[in-house]
Amino acid sequence: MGDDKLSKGKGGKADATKESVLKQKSPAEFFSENKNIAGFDNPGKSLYTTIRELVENALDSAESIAELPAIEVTIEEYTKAKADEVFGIKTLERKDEKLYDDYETEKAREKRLAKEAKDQEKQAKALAAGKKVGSADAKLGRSRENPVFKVTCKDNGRGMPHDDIPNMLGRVLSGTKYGLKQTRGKFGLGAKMALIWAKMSTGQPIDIWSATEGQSFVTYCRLDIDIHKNVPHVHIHEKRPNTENWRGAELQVTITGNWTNYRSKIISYMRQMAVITPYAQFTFRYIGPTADKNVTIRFARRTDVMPAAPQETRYHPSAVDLLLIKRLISETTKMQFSLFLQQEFVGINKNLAQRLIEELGPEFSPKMSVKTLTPQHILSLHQLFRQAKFDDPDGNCLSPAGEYNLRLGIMKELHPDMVATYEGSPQVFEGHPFIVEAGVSLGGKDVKQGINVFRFANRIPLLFEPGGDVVTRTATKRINWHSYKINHTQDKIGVFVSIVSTKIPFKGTGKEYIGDDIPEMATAVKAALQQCCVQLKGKIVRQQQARDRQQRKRSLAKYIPDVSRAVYDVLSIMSEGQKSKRTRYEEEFAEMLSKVSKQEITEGTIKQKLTQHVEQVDAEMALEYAIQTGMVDTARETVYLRTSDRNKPCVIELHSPVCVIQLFPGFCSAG
Ligand SMILES: Nc1ncnc2c1ncn2[C@@H]1O[C@H](COP(=O)(O)OP(=O)(O)OP(=O)(O)O)[C@@H](O)[C@H]1O
Repeated sequence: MGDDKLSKGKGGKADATKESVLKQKSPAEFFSENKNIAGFDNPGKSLYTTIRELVENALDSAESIAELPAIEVTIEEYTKAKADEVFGIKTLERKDEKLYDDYETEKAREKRLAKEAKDQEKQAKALAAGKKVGSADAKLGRSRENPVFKVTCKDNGRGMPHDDIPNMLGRVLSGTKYGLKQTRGKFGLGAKMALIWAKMSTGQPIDIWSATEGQSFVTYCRLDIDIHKNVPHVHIHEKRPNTENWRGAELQVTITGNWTNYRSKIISYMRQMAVITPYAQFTFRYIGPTADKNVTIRFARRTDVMPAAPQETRYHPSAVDLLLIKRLISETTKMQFSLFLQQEFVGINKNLAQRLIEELGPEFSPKMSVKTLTPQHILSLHQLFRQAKFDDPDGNCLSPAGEYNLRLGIMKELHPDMVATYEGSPQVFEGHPFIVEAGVSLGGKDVKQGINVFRFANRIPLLFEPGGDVVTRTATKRINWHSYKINHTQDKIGVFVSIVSTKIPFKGTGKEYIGDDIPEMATAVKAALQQCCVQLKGKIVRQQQARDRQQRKRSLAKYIPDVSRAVYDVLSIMSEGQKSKRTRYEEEFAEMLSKVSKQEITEGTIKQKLTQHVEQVDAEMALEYAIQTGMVDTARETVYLRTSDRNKPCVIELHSPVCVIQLFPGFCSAG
């Protein structure tokens, strides 16, 4: 009744002229209105996420062609005048000061200046007392206008085909990474979000240069996006001569941002990326409005050993839903039901396909066409997939960083006193394989006291939302550090966990953290960290024992001069007594005393003998301890074994931080 009343016009009749309130939104429109879910929460975070998305695309691209990545990131901060020049607008000359946000009355100005003078005085005092002080500049920037940045990312990857560029970078939810494969990118969104943010904040299009292998031209494309239609709006799309035979991609966006507040996050991101990808070379440049603010950091490549490229895999039967089965049926090239099952799903062979089809009942047969499956048939198949037991997928399609790379990355970026690493075996959640690798370090540079967590997912550093993340929670709540002789409040502990999978269960599209609600993942993370801690405990115990020995040796050695002097004095007195024949000694002792009187035995001789004895006792005790504990090789250095090529498992490389030894088939045939 009430609805009825509402839908009627003044005269009680339905208002036929009133338009429908129903509206549709394009994906581009949706994400522009909800950009926070893609990590574009505010200008500072948007600057960070833009860099992240471009760097991750660059890495994916180089790794997809097994090329050692070389990536250059440049952030140029424009002055207001430069930004206005680039945008082609006249810098406003203020006529009505009171109109502006930063206008202050004379009284407010005086108050501010007085406060600033007081703050400066305080800072000067603190500096004189040797205390660290923060910069006061940040507080003074009171304008709401954010600075403008030109962000450029250049890579040596595969490049993009000329004709695909507009759709790849100008249409939200389009990409080449939708298959079932471990990649950094997944949604077909990141680069477009950077473009949408550019469009929203500065109105500038994106510039792209790209060339694929052996291409005689470089594509130059300048485009933006029609938000309402979610289609690319191309300004320029042309071929230019590729005189340098270049291959790769360079993307450039102009956005507003906040370098001051996000500088440390951006640099941490680059640094952590260098930890997990030590086979990549990164050059990071920030060009400030004045030269004294410029920053250049080079993260050098430390190894040529790159993890094998991840392989595209098929769906696990227990991980598919009805929609996906329908999609696979419409896209398959195998028409026969039995062949369809074997081709589209992992772990179903001819025999298992036969058994499944029999189980489904007489309406199904191995040779029936999949295109004739009714919705009810598909529902039955889905139910059987849910109930039947299938072998877990193996992790062969995955590409973890590798224990060697992880260790190398930690050592090169943190220089810890001690490090232990571990690579877990493949595990499964919801039909998706995943591998957890972990490292735990003690000491090192730029590591604060307590637990410092470094998280990676599909080799992406995760810097935000640590609170709910499975790694942070495991490290801080589920590891009993004391039982491994580690003091989790005093020691500088680095906890590194890298998870790779065909499906990373990120919370949200911003790829910020992995939830703590997947028991399989939480268990695997804990087990990997415990393995590292066990290794560290062994090292800590050995180090402690070495320290104790050293201490014991030092305490004994400390008394040698006094003891030598005292013994020598006694012997001298006794030798005097022997001369006067007042006392008789046994022959051996008498001989020693006569050597003392002839100065053949001096205080120095005793000192030397005592020192030798302390050394010998120490060595004997060390050996005895080593035999007891079975650790004769205390100076042991871990050596890593890895096959250099998945397809040539007989070629083996032995990696240690100082050398790489390759064993070719002739060597390993005996094994
Ligand atoms: N530097 C690059 N080199 C080669 N191809 C690229 C590069 N950057 C982007 N692409 C192509 O453009 C597509 C879209 O990129 P975009 O960042 O929008 O999404 P994505 O990387 O696929 O997924 P996600 O949103 O999860 O990052 C990619 O799938 C890739 O094919």
